This record gives sequence, C-alpha cells and structure tokens, in this order.
Amino acid sequence: MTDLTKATCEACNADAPKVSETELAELLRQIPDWNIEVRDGVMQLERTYAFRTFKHALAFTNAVGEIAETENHHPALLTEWGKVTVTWWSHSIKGLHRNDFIMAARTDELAKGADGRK
Ligand SMILES: C[C@H](O)[C@H](O)[C@H]1CNC2=NC(N)=NC(=O)C2=N1
Repeated sequence: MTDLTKATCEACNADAPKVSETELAELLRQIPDWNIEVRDGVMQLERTYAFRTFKHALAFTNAVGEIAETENHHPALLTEWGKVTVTWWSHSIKGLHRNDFIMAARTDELAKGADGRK
C-alpha cells in the first residue's frame, strides 16, 4: 500500500476514473478519521479539526490552501472559531479521485504539526 502522504496529485480531467469500491475501502483505511459525505450525488471526504483559537484555525486554513495551490487540487474550507472543516472531492469528475485521498492524508500531516490543536 503506497503511503499517501508522500504521493502527489495527477492532473485530473473529466474522463479521469473515480475510485472503485475496492479502492475506496483500501484508501479509507489510510485516512480513518475522515468521513464520507454525499452532497447532490457527489461523494466527498470530510474532517473537522479543533483548535484553541480562531487565529490557529486560520493559520491551518492557510497551510491547507498552500498545499492545494501546490498540487492544483483544492478543498472546500470552512473556518470557524475553534475549528476548520476540510472537504475534498474532484469537481472535474463529480466524485472521489485518488487525488482526494492524497490531499486528505497530506491535510492530516499538516494538522499533526499545527499549533493550537485541541
Ligand atoms: C483548471 C484547473 O486545473 C482545474 O480546474 C483544477 C483546479 N482545482 C481542482 N480542485 C478540485 N478539488 N477538483 C478539481 O477538479 C480541480 N480542478
């Protein structure tokens, strides 16, 4: 099983494959703290991180934004007092690509080193 935290995203266009059910089960095992949400028929990965202050939450938000820009793969980010909700999915295929699991694992790595985690 490849280590998702060391992987990089591949260019994802409209005909890129969604993850299969088998891949989904295997990839979810690497990001056990993430939930699957389905919104308007689109499968998404979602996790909420708790922080002591809004300032810490904002700093983490910006750190996630930096890796998103680097990988050209972008999340939905909800930054609130004391928490950040990160949601990954691939707009181009209206579902989950391996990229989304890579970025969820990379988000977890960022959180491990983030200041102000509760
Ligand atoms: C043109 C640009 O490469 C694409 O629009 C990228 C940008 N970031 C993206 N982010 C996500 N989550 N899904 C996409 O399909 C996507 N596409």
